[in-house]
Amino acid sequence: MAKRVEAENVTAYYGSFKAIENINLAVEPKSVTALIGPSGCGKSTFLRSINRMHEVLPNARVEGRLTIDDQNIYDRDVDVTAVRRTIGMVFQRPNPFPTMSIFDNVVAGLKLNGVRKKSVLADAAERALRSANLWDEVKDRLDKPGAGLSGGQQQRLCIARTIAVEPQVVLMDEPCSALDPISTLAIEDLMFRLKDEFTIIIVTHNMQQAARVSDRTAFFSIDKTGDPGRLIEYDNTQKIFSNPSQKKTEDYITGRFG
Ligand SMILES: Nc1ncnc2c1ncn2[C@@H]1O[C@H](COP(=O)(O)OP(=O)(O)OP(=O)(O)O)[C@@H](O)[C@H]1O
Repeated sequence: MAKRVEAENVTAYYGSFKAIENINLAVEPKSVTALIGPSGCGKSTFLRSINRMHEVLPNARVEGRLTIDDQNIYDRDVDVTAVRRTIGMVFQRPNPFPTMSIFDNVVAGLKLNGVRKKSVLADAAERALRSANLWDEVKDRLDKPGAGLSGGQQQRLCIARTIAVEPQVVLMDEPCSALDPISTLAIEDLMFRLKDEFTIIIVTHNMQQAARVSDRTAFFSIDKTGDPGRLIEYDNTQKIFSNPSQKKTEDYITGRFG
């Protein structure tokens, strides 16, 4: 079930370095939200704070509230593993488990969750691979290594693996940056279809991609090196790219800076 995500005054640190400051932003269920902005403005840091991955690094911490529907995932009694299970993440480089078959890659999360029954796993694998638009390409070689697929197929496999556990939110950190244009279009098409079921938040350097795939766009920026990243403007994608309210946003999207 897709969920609403709301950040309230989210600030994140690497040691004493404040990487993002007071981010406030609400993401509606069943939508695609793009995070854009110049290098180093904290897009990935913010993304990783949404599933408590940021704090995995030594001395990294997050302040503020981050709610998934009404649950603050930073509450003290929250089970961090459960948070990471319900908020899936797709990375820049496709990272299938190299020694596992295509099938085992897709069901890895389900097995970790204790699902053992073969028919349940088989149904879930087919559903996830169909949703990831990969089924027809792999249905006759499910027992072959995932690492044997093309880069674009591997990324769709990783998306299948992520959605197989039916996460409430899917985070994508530049999921197409290592892919060719055709594979990129396949993933973009997929995002468009996946938002029927999931809440999707994507970091992208590619503004055309943000404009093509997202309903809402958040523009982050930094004043100068060493300053924390801030959310400058957050609005409907069409508005951001046609008539932004902030001069900084306009300068960025028209290529005058960044
Ligand atoms: N592991 C880390 N340790 C220390 N500082 C980090 C670490 N990762 C990122 N930073 C710093 O935090 C700030 C935000 O980085 P982040 O990767 O979130 O930005 P970004 O907008 O995603 O950048 P890019 O578009 O280049 O990927 C930068 O100043 C970066 O150098």
